[in-house]
Amino acid sequence: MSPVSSYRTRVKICGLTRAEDIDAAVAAGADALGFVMWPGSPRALDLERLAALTARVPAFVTRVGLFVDQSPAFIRACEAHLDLVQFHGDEAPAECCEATRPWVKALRMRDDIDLARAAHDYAAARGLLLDAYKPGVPGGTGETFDWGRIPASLEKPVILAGGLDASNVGEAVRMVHPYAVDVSGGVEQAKGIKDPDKIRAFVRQVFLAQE
Ligand SMILES: O=C(O)c1ccccc1N[C@@H]1O[C@H](COP(=O)(O)O)[C@@H](O)[C@H]1O
Repeated sequence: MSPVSSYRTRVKICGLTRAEDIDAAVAAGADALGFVMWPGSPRALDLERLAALTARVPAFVTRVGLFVDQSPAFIRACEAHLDLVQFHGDEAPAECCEATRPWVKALRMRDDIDLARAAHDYAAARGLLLDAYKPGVPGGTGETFDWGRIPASLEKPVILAGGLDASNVGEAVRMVHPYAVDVSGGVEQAKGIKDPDKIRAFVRQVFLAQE
């Protein structure tokens, strides 16, 4: 059973690259903002940009840094500007534990994944982020996966990701009742450029699904 038994589903908006998009996400009620630090992404930031953008984030909104199999030294440099680290590659539990911030582990939903085992292996994770599996792409695919594959009870808070948008997130929340939902492409007008109307619609659907 999830260690968190009764909660409001949180919202993370990921892949922010512009000040105005941060402001729009905060105004819409986002709980967490994601900053992609993996240079292979069209949404990638460098350290200087991370520092500038995260300085805008008000208190009580979580600043999340996304990494894909990157060096502990680089992650350490970024952590000064972050509240939480999101490991989105093939990082082993011991590598994740090198973080000096709380962290979550993204798991791509391959056919053979054993989520109970992963929850045990990543025991120090503050949550497991479940994302679609697409060979050769670590994330941000815009694709969904079969939510019925998520066990009703898992020893970690579930953060549901992958192809979410305002048209499907309500159904996802009602079906999975995840601890949080995470969206990137579904609230964009172009890669790395968010759409304030789509952000508002997304957050609204999450709230409506829980009334
Ligand atoms: O956003 C990216 O470019 C990205 C790159 C590498 C790994 C993960 C990435 N994004 C994360 O992927 C999921 C799903 O995104 P989407 O909503 O399907 O576009 C989400 O956790 C993003 O944070």
